Amino acid sequence: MTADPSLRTVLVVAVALIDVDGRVLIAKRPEGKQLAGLWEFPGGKVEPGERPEAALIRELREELGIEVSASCLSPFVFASHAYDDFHLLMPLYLCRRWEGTVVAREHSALAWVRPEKLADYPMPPADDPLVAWLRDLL
Ligand SMILES: Nc1nc2c([nH]c(=O)n2[C@@H]2O[C@H](COP(=O)(O)OP(=O)(O)OP(=O)(O)O)[C@@H](O)[C@H]2O)c(=O)[nH]1
Ligand SMILES: [Mg+2]
Repeated sequence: MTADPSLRTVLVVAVALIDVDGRVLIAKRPEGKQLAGLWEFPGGKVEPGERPEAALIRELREELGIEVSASCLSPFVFASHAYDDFHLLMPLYLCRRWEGTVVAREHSALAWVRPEKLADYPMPPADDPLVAWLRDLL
């Protein structure tokens, strides 16, 4: 029996960084990438053999230039979403402490947004339930 490659599950870790005013950081995906122009939570794919928290710490360094420690990452909710070509499994962590100032190293823009305003920003379909949880629980 051969597995259907379209059913592959991709593990992506993402974070809602929350500032002292309770706003959440979202980042705009650059042109040339899948889902370009949509806003997303910073993060990325977990590499083979990599721990999820280590992957997120690496992605935050690469994408935003900040340092986060694993103890500051709180598991929150996750997305499980069927895209046409893969299944996305994406835990979303909360983080209120980091070192450094965020800079858009790989995104075209950054925005600090109140949870109730997140719905005004176009995001990938997988993110809709996450936005609802942030709005209701933060
Ligand atoms: N980081 C992130 N990825 C998301 C979100 N929602 C969502 O559907 N995804 C999907 O998760 C997948 C992996 O995300 P990514 O493009 O950030 O991966 P990455 O940082 O490792 O980038 P790369 O593969 O170009 O090196 C993409 O297909 C992306 O569309 C989200 O809120 N944040
Ligand atoms: Mg990424």
